[in-house]
Amino acid sequence: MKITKDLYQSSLALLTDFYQLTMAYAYWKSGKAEQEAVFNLFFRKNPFQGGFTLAAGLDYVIDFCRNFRFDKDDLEYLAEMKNSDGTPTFESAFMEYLEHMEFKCDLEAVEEGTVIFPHTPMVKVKGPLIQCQLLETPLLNIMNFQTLIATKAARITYAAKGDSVLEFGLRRAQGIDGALAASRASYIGGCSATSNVMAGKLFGIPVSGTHAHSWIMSFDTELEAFEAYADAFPDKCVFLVDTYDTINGIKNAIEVGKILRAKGKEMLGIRIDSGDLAYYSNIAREMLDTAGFPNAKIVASNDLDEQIITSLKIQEASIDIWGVGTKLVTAYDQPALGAVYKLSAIKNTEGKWEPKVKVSQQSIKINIPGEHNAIRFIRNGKAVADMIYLETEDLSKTSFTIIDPIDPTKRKKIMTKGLEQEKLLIPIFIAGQKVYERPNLGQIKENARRNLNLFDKAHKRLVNPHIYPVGLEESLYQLRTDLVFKMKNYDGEESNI
Ligand SMILES: Nc1ncnc2c1ncn2[C@@H]1O[C@H](COP(=O)(O)OP(=O)(O)OP(=O)(O)O)[C@@H](O)[C@H]1O
Ligand SMILES: O=P(O)(O)OC[C@H]1O[C@H](OP(=O)(O)OP(=O)(O)O)[C@H](O)[C@@H]1O
Ligand SMILES: O=C(O)c1cccnc1
Repeated sequence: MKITKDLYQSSLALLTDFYQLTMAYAYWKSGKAEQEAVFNLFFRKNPFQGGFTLAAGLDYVIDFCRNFRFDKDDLEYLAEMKNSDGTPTFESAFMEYLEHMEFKCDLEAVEEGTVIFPHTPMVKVKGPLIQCQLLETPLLNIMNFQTLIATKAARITYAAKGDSVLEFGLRRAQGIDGALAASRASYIGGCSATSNVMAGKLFGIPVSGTHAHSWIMSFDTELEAFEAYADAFPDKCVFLVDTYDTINGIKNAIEVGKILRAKGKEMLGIRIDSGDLAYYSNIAREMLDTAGFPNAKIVASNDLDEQIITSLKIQEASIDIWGVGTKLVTAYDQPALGAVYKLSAIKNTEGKWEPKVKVSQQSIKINIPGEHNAIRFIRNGKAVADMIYLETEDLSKTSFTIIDPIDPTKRKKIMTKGLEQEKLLIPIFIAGQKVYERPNLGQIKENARRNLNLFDKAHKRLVNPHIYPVGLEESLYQLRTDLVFKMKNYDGEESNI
């Protein structure tokens, strides 16, 4: 993909938090750099108080990993760093180590467009500790943002109930890279086009749009402006009708629509960008129908989001196409996803894997130890539960018990007979070599559509969704519990009270 190619062609290894580099140095200094480890990237809560999350960003992750290296100028910059006593922060032998470092991790991930839930890894990295560590910040940066926006787009398009949603966010997005990534993720999540021309060029997203109030204001009258636009784009006329007086604007649009029709052309529709969108769209529909334009579409815009679209649907507004910008590309009501990246296993000096857990007062923050994967059980085309399990687990068993990672009283028994199984994490890199064939953006969008269709409406509703069951397979649950007790030195007796 071109943008990521251009952006990632030069190494982005310094696009990280400084502490990753100081840890990398200390791993190297203490002889741990090449020790094998497993890290998992996951989030703890669905965004927007919703019931699901839509994964996006893997394509950027792939480019990042393929170009993961320290270039000469990166190393020169690091070599200049000094401790407070004037000595170099990183010794030159470490610089040489970084210079020759090649990405050699195994990386598994859920495909873009996969519906995913809290606690399930979206990306798993296995390889030299130093490399796994250095990937933390950039992987989180990429996955957190694109997953958030793809999820927002899925919610907005869900509210639009099959109507087209156009992404209009470029002018309000978080910078240039944020805008491009947001256009890409919005398309994956269900938008049908973007106003962002560069996103169209770089990613192949359909580009579309109408015109602004400035076009109307640059003429003496609105009618003149519509006529001139119709001259320039006889096949693409969507007239913005609310610059001065919306009802009069609709009348002018109809008048120019008739002129176009006399020339054998059809106006596509009108756009309303202010006022009561239910009231004006219904009046517009009636006026257009009465004037003989039943096929003219009504586009609405103005600070829309999934809640306002839902409300306008309930009000039976006559809106066919929704233009959504600011609230989509900035994920206005929840501007970060909050995925984390945690060490879950490390190979000790005897070559034995040791599961690792971070103990927390809040049980939601206790990570899942060991090398694990997740599987989705599907019955008659509907997903019924996801199970997170240890890689050593025998998946041919006929029944499993899954236990809620936060509340162990919530358990479900899964009888596998007649259920389809979909493995969620699939190999992307093996020993640094890419083994995954990247789908194109259209295929990713289709994967998102198929994935969203796997889930019952109850999990997709925007408010108070029904919680989809995701659980730890029993032996993984037991491993986690034992490890937490071990790390807390808990021997079954209450003490220290
Ligand atoms: N019928 C409706 N039901 C619910 N929300 C609506 C309805 N009509 C418009 N809205 C929303 O209400 C908000 C109106 O905001 P605001 O008052 O700033 O706009 P406006 O004054 O109509 O237009 P502008 O300030 O852009 O000229 C927007 O978010 C819009 O999408
Ligand atoms: O509202 P959004 O979802 O971000 O959609 C994009 C907005 O951008 C344009 O106007 P702009 O905001 O530039 O000016 P306006 O607010 O004065 O209409 C357009 O007319 C939409 O209102
Ligand atoms: O094409 C449009 O109508 C458009 C594009 C960007 C922002 N607002 C509207």
